Amino acid sequence: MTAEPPSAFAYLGPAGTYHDEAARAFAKRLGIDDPQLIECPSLSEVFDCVDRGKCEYGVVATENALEGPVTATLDNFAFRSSATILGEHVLDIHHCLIMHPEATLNDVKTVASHPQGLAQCRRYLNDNLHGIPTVTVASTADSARRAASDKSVAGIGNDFAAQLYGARVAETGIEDHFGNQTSFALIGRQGHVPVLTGSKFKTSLALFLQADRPGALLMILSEFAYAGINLVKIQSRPTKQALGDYMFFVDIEGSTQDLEVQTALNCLRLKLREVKVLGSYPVE
Ligand SMILES: O=C(O)C(=O)C[C@]1(C(=O)O)C=C[C@@H](O)C=C1
Repeated sequence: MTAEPPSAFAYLGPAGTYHDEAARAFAKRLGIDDPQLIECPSLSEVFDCVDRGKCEYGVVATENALEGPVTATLDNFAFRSSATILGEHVLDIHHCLIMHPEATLNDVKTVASHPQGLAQCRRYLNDNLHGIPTVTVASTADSARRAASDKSVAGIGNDFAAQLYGARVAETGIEDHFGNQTSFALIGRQGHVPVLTGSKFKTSLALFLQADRPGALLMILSEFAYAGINLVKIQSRPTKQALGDYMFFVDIEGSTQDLEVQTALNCLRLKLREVKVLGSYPVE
């Protein structure tokens, strides 16, 4: 087997997903004209490709404006992967209803898409395809591919995927809110050198408590407040150890190169079970 070229990008495939679009946008920002894109069937496999050095970069969705955090990505960062975040990119997400070229709405017996695609079009489906069962598939592009070969399946994805697989766009802009956006992280293997520059930086952290006790969250927030650091995001996720046991994802302004960030992190390391730095990267 030949090794992948070092600048390859692993992404949730097949071609035509929003991850594909985000990977191309990152490649452009890195000045890579003809990027090598490696399709993966799941987000965990994108992380594996990067952690095992099969690809230099990976692209993973982190959060959607309508549905919130992409939990598969957060769990990989917290519990499986040692990858580092090198950058972020926000995409506008405008979904289409995708059908077989000869199908009409009467032919449709199931609507397939990625769980996020289905969730982001809930209202449209309720109003226009009420009672038609939905099935989840690995990605929106996968749903376009299925729709292209089966009159009874409608997919939800972008117009590029519809075109790529020879399907028809039956309706555009079917997402429940026009401001629908998803943010993506560019990841590299632990210790990867920074690849994007900018004037303002952000640092993402995964914080694990020693024990659940009164004031634990207040203590974390206080360390950032004492150091004069602005928080941009805080999210909790179950530790998967016991019901009601949580860890926290925190995004702060600044970089690990900044003295005040180093001070806050050193103080937190004394009080927490683990402070996992997921990466410092320029704000888009
Ligand atoms: O299925 C795709 O096209 C994807 O890239 C996945 C994904 C996601 O993980 O949220 C990406 C962006 C949109 O929010 C919908 C789906």
